[in-house]
Amino acid sequence: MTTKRFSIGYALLMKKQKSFVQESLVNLAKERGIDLVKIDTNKPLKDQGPFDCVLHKLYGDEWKKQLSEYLIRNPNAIVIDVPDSIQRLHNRITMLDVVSEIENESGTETETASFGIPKQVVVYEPEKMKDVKAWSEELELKLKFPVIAKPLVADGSAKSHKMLLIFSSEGFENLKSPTVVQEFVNHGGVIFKVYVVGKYVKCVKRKSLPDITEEKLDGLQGCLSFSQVSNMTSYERDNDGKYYKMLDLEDVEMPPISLITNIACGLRKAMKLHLFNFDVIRDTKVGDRYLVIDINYFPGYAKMPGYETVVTDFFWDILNKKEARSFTCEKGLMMMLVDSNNNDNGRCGEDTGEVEKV
Ligand SMILES: Nc1ncnc2c1ncn2[C@@H]1O[C@H](COP(=O)(O)OP(=O)(O)OP(=O)(O)O)[C@@H](O)[C@H]1O
Ligand SMILES: O=P(O)(O)O[C@H]1[C@H](OP(=O)(O)O)[C@@H](OP(=O)(O)O)[C@@H](O)[C@@H](O)[C@@H]1OP(=O)(O)O
Ligand SMILES: [Mg+2]
Ligand SMILES: [Mg+2]
Repeated sequence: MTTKRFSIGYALLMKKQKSFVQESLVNLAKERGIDLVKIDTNKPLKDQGPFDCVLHKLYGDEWKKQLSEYLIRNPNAIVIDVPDSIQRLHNRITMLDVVSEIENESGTETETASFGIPKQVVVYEPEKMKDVKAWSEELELKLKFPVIAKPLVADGSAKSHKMLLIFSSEGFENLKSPTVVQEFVNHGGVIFKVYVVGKYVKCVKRKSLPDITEEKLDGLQGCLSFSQVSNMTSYERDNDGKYYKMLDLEDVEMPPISLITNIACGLRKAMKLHLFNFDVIRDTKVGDRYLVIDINYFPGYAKMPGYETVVTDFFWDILNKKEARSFTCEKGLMMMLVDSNNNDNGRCGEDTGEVEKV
């Protein structure tokens, strides 16, 4: 008797393809009866395959049209995930609105910890930018310095990751519109990155921007630009890396598992997405209050130790219809917490195998 083989077509930018579609993943999937096949984006999708499933991180109307056409011709195929669901993550306001939506649902918060998002305002109108003084005064009424200015659009371009840390109103002069201006929350220099792969949730620690005390702020003026700090770039260089060398992630306490699991499950259901991660910080002033600051579609999973197994299990569940495509929140969201300072040698600290009731 021959067992059925499945085929997953993937459409990814070269950078993503290199990091995600590693030989180890291709081989493991093959052993489980799943063939990973590259989609040629220079040819129409409808002429390729047939695929049982399409995995992608490409945007634009043309691609969206190709996916819908493919689904019409292949009604049993599965697209992970649908462009309309991914879309809300391309705007830093709609992205975090979903957190507020699930925050209001009963049962998402735990007895000891709460979650939310930082205070933020969006500046849409470029003409307002001309009168820096007027609107910076308006912003100052709503937010306290320091603040972070983030491009409203989060479409994966290098530009969309360029941030400004603003210490005083002079710093607003460097803003480009449209921008989200968000309060900087002191969080002990550590962010928690929570990777979601279907029902699977994994939380890791990463280094972040250092706290800015009131005294430090007094001596700071204007702004500082930075980009993708958790992957450590210019900020580390500008600061001689000393701060980060001193910070030992091992000593940092993880957030409560149940809170992280509840947020992950709530987001998964509300956004109707299978593949994403979100960044969480712990407000040092409050202690047990956690703030979601960023949600990313199809992030760098290869940085998770053992990602091949997690991803292959997910594919298998999807193809064998074990994964709830309807997003009814099942029991049994598996949680694995990892303590990892370094992505190269990050090990699973603790596979709790815990079955959380969600
Ligand atoms: N409100 C905030 N308070 C304190 N630090 C923040 C805040 N927002 C962002 N940061 C810091 O800035 C970094 C970049 O912000 P953010 O995650 O929103 O950008 P991004 O470019 O979308 O990141 P990614 O590479 O994860 O997609 C965060 O990892 C964190 O270190
Ligand atoms: O490339 P990396 O492995 O760093 O993955 C990053 C990923 O880039 P890629 O999709 O080009 O791979 C980013 O996607 P875009 O917002 O730019 O679309 C975003 O999801 C980051 O959060 C990921 O970093 P992580 O959150 O996992 O640390
Ligand atoms: Mg981020
Ligand atoms: Mg992001």
